[in-house]
Amino acid sequence: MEKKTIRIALAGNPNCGKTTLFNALTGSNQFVGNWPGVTVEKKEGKLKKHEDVIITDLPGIYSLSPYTLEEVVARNYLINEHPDVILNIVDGTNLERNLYLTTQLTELGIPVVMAINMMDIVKKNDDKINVKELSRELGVTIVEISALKGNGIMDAAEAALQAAKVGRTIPMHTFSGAVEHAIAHIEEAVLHDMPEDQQRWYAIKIFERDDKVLAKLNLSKEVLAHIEKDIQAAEKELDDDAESIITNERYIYIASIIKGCYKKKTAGKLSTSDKIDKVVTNRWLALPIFVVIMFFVYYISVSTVGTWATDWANDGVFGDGWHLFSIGTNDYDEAITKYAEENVWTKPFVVTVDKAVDDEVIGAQDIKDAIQEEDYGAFDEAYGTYGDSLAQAGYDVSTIYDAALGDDAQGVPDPSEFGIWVPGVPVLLNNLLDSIHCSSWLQSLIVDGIVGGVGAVLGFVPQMIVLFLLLAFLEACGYMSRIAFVLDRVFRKFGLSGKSFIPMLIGTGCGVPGIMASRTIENERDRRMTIMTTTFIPCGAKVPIIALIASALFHGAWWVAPSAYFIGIAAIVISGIMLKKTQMFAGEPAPFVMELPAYHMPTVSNLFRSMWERASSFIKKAGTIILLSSIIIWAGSMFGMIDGSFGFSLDMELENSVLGMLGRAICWIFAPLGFGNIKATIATIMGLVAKEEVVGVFGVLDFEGMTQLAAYSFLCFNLLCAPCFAAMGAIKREMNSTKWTTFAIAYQCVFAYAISLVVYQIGSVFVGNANIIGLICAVIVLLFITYMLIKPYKEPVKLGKEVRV
Ligand SMILES: Nc1nc2c(ncn2[C@@H]2O[C@H](COP(=O)(O)OP(=O)(O)OP(=O)(O)O)[C@@H](O)[C@H]2O)c(=O)[nH]1
Ligand SMILES: [Mg+2]
Repeated sequence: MEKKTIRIALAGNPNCGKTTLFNALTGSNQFVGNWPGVTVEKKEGKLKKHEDVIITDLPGIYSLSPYTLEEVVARNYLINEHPDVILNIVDGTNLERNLYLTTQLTELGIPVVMAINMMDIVKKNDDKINVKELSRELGVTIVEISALKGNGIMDAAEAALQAAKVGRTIPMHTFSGAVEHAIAHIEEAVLHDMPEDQQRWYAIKIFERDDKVLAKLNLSKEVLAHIEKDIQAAEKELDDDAESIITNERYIYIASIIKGCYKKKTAGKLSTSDKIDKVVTNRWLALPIFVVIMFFVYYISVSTVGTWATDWANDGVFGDGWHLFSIGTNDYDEAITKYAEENVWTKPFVVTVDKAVDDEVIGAQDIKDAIQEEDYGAFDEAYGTYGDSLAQAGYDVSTIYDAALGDDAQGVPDPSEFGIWVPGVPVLLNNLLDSIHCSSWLQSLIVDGIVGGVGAVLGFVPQMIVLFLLLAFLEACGYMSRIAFVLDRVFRKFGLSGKSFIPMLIGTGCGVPGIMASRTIENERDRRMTIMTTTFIPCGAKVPIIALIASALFHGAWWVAPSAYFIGIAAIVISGIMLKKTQMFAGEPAPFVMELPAYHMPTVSNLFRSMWERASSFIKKAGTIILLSSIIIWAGSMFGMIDGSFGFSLDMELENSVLGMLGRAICWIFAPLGFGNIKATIATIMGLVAKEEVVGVFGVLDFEGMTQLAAYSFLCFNLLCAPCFAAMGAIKREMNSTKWTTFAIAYQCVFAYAISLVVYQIGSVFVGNANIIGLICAVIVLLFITYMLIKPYKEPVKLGKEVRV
């Protein structure tokens, strides 16, 4: 006979450590964050070393009366799927509030075992819990654990297994006489067919007039009227409404048992968390502190540490190669600078550059600066970006450059002759393919198409790892939940609640889980608005676009990366205010209730797990969808028209290729935004498949010299327009309506177009080449947005309501 599987459900308040315990017991990698509402879907896993034990991680709930979607998920699982045992995780530092749910769980007719978590903190605070007494009072087995440290977790699982086999939990709490009387009547009148141990919970819910339970039982009018008489009798006797009676009696009961078994040492004193909160959630300081912190997060990951690592990945691993431990780098730098001084930076060359600087040719100053500082690296980069445009403007810089550094140049110092040189992947592959006499088209497909495209995307992994680690730290220590609270004050002003911040925060990794996280928002309008605006925040895949533009066109200017983040926030704010004034979204946002968890130092393994969860999906995509589309792009740029007939050529001009023709056919759309060229058009379209593709396209099709303004407009458009297919799919799922999905995506595209238009056309005025028609359009758009921002609300919106638990 097959062994029966045992199902253990993990239930408890939000943020009490269910997922941490789940991960520890099953070896899974589910997301853990220090704020309530991290888990929004139930997750299953097998208990380690027990093939026949399935553990289900549920979203956190405060009670069995659900208000939000994810609370419904948890309750429905417990009631409809009837697990064999409930392992009730209780936050030991917050016993009183957590026991409220416990009293309800014990009424379900399912064996309950309680695990008091966070014992490490309880012990540190020197608080005392009398487990024996509590266990006797509640009638459940209790195990003390620390899910984070891994203490006692196996004991908890074993206790649950034991209870599943033999245990029965009998609710110890009785309500006052009048209520019990009504409950008994209800059980008799409508529930006698039900298994006896489930009757009590249903009876209490009917007494509370829970509409979901009433709908499910589908009672006849007469029966309902009969029950209603009993309920009203109790209400009259106790002078309160049924639901409040139940809630109050539960709290009184909990208070009475807790008095005897819980001694809090720190009661009344300000904890360290409270002290920190006095500063970081301070009315005036909170937002500036947040801005500074976010600025550093993006600055460190995109501009400093991250750039260094990404340069290494792009130029080293996926480029020519690199010096192991930088051995030989200095010698090479000296040699190449000396070589450049003697052969490149000669008088005629410098004079030409100076002339271009005087004539204010874009990029000339960068080249001049690099020469003056004798910085070959900066020179190489600046020349690579602007060399062509200088030449096109009639400044002959290329003759000398090509003679000294071109393909046929002799005597150029070779980095591989210094120190310990590790050749890059493309170099190694080329050598390998040459040695086996691979045909040239296949070699081009492998090296330029696949390695070029996938490598361009993978090259940004180091940067992303730094970013995700920093964000994981802010999340895990508890700071991010403060931000939700702080931003609630701001978000409320334009019709979103602080709860919308959590989806946006998760969206910094990937928009798909971000959009899904909007389920914690109970109000339908707020939820739709959040879904529509969440993807404005740069997700992980957009970081490479930002980094590429920042480094290739702005020479790693410090402000580009943080500005992308703030553009995202501004887009959310502006959209919120504008949409709120339409009929569709009018009305006040739901009050924000969120608990602020205590700060704590995250474990290194948790940080890495959270970082890895986000980074790995990025890498996986590189291996699948990016690989496929790199091949398509490569083919699209190699097939095309040669001398009037269709064919394949490794020297195909982009203009004549299939891709080029496609880009040309639609690039007019983007002309008013300043990037109506073929490459940028193709990149933008491919970005709808996956945002990584934008960089992938430039990886395969090298960067075309764009002006800084056009590049910034390109960046804005790609940050704000419709997300990738995967995220659009998530929008469709969460909106659950084609009409709303279409509206959301159309809104995003139109908004992106409008902002880029304003950036480019108004920016052009400052650069001194304004286009009159474009400018007029941009001004109209700007006026419209301003009008929408200052126009009064349709109905008075009460602002500034704050709720804090
Ligand atoms: N000090 C300490 N922290 C813990 C312990 N268990 C969990 N945590 C932390 O508590 C926070 C919440 O943990 P989660 O496992 O995400 O909580 P959850 O119950 O799944 O939360 P929701 O999914 O929102 O319902 C995280 O920051 C954990 O690192 C513990 O035993 N001790
Ligand atoms: Mg969880």
